[in-house]
Amino acid sequence: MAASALRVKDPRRAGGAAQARLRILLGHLQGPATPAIAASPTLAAVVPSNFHPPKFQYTLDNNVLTLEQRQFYEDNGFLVIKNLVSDEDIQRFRNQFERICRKEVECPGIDIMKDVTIAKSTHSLNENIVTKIQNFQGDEELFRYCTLPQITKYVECFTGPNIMAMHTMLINKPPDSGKMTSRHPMHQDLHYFSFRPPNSIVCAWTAMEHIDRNNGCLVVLPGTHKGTLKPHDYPKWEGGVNKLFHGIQDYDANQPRVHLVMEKGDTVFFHPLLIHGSGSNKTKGFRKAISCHYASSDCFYTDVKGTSQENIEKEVQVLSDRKFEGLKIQLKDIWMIRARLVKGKRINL
Ligand SMILES: CCCCCCCCCC(=O)SCCNC(=O)CCNC(=O)[C@H](O)C(C)(C)COP(=O)(O)OP(=O)(O)OC[C@H]1O[C@@H](n2cnc3c(N)ncnc32)[C@H](O)[C@@H]1OP(=O)(O)O
Ligand SMILES: Nc1ncnc2c1ncn2[C@@H]1O[C@H](COP(=O)(O)OP(=O)(O)OP(=O)(O)O)[C@@H](O)[C@H]1O
Ligand SMILES: O=C(O)CCC(=O)C(=O)O
Ligand SMILES: [Fe+2]
Ligand SMILES: [Mg+2]
Repeated sequence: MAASALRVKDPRRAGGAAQARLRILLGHLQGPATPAIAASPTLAAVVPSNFHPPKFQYTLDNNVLTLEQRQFYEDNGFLVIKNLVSDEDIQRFRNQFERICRKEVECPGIDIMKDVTIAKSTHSLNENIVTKIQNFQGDEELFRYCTLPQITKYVECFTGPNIMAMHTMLINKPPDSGKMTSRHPMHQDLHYFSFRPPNSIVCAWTAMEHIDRNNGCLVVLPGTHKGTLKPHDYPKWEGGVNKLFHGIQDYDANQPRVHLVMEKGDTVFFHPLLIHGSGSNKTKGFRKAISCHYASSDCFYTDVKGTSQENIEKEVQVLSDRKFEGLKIQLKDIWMIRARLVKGKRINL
């Protein structure tokens, strides 16, 4: 099975007697090896001379990240690269977003969301009504973002050479109406995904303007990528919550948080288990960011039946029922339809 094949790649997680010995040998990753073990001829015999214990779990060997950057991602689950996308490119994405909102261009497969507080009003669509667009893989102008070489260069450090764009968004966080619905609750993106393993998935999120706590920056809980996927559901917010904006239920407000203040063009890469959210927009402007979730094409699809992700699958099924007229499709089918190759070979996804 693909899952177990992937697991044994990391000897620290593998079972069996030989693997247990390997695990002892790798013990120096957690602390210094005892001289007795290091000198053992028996143990030396089971370890091939070309075997190098993996120092890193969340990043791949490459010449792109500095050691410090690599260690930062390993420890924290995110990495900000300053000034990665040019003003010219950001202006092009902004222009195309406006054309899509005004329905001046067709964009097959796109989902357009209005804020929950105005969802039932009958404004004609424009860029001051739309809170985000999702799944723009079919739009060549916006999809350019996913293929920018300076972005994929970093993505490759997490996914390897075969890169799929799985999920695309342009978020247009509106000025808060006073009901605090412009917040995005604390969540892990993996909750929405029915493909694995998590370490081969990464999000690139680029600020399209200066973003700080006033207009609702990203808030991350450093190191939470080392944990597991937590159950998610709608937060009990008085002013309402946007469709599909699930949050972690047992969120501890006392955990250390980092507010990511970013300039236009700065890009954060983050792990799909990293707990993050974004604050309300207290300004009069629409706060814009563009993002893509990438995965290695040798990831595999999973069935979410019997897991904490059943609730998101059910909701997505209701939405897709409306769209695809009663066709009962699974979460993994949705992702398969959306996935688009960026670089290398399409393998499993
Ligand atoms: C979300 C966090 C992202 C994290 C990373 C991974 C995310 C992956 C999540 C997914 O991709 S799930 C997969 C499927 N869905 C999407 O990708 C897009 C989600 N958004 C949508 O599908 C639409 O924007 C939505 C269904 C919410 C609205 O669709 P329409 O443009 O057809 O809206 P319409 O105006 O016809 O309204 C339909 C109903 O939705 C309601 N509605 C619209 N916007 C809403 C909103 N923002 N919040 C709550 N309800 C909303 C609206 O009131 C109305 O309710 P009723 O049926 O009771 O009349
Ligand atoms: N008590 C809480 N319980 C659950 N989630 C919270 C709580 N407080 C904040 N959050 C979440 O933390 C993230 C950022 O919130 P934050 O408080 O930083 O933003 P804000 O309230 O808009 O701004 P500020 O705190 O600067 O007024 C959001 O995802 C928000 O939903
Ligand atoms: O507010 C944002 O820009 C990020 C929202 C987010 O984390 C998401 O949509 O998954
Ligand atoms: Fe997210
Ligand atoms: Mg707050």
